[in-house]
Amino acid sequence: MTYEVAVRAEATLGEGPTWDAAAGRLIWIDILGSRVHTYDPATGARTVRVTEQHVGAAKPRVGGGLVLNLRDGVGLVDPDGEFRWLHREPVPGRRANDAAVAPDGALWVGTMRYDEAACGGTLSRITGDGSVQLVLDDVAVSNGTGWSPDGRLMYYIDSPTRRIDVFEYADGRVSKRRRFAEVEAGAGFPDGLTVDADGCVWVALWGGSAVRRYTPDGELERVVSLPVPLVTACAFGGADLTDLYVTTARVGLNSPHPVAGSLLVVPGAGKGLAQPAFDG
Ligand SMILES: O=C1O[C@@H](CO)[C@H](O)[C@H]1O
Repeated sequence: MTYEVAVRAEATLGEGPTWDAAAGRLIWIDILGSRVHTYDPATGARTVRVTEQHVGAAKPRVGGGLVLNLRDGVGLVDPDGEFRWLHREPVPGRRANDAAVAPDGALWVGTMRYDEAACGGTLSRITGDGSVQLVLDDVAVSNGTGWSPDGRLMYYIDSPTRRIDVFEYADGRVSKRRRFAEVEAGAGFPDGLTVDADGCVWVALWGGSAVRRYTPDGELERVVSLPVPLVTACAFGGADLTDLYVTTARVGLNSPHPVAGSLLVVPGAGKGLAQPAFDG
């Protein structure tokens, strides 16, 4: 499988690709650059929004606009671009990281410490009325989160564990956490993830110059090698959800590869799942 450069950028910490089906565009972010990018593959049109704080994730909302997982909490951007906080919980030394919209339209938001200290991060569930449920409070780097096609399993990554874990999921609750797969030492750390229509789990490898595809049984089925070490997240996009978009980073690299920090795409990589928008 070969990659193409979808958007040549020099994102410090490119992350969070998400297909916004209603708008027909890909959303992606630069966490430490405090920017939300959009890209329309049909026209090449691009937009950039500077956010109020470091932004860990940006997802489409039902009815338009965005929900943002920001350093100090969760904010809403209306279709006309107006911002307001939904939930503010500033914690010194902690920032937002990856987030994902669950099948019921709730947003699962992760945090981490800037120093990536163990057990300094969290995973929480927030609904459109602003109610927040703390799910995990012993997280190091809360990262990829995704659901199986039938919505009964939730996959989750806390990067320093090197594991991809899986939970039973029902009605906004998780149980029976167990190991799904593990990234061996020297191959990088699991970062973002997405689940495809076959129930396979695609995992971006921070420091691993690749995206891996695991079968529903947790077996490594495919490796898509990429020319940059910091591969941060992946998501299917395009009108038929068959193109795999991959975000990359250049943070901390002395002489980064020319495409480090760009949005890459692997055309025809597979078939993704339609992602729900945040119901709030
Ligand atoms: O998603 C992320 O991965 C880490 C590195 O593990 C990065 O800083 C964070 O945003």
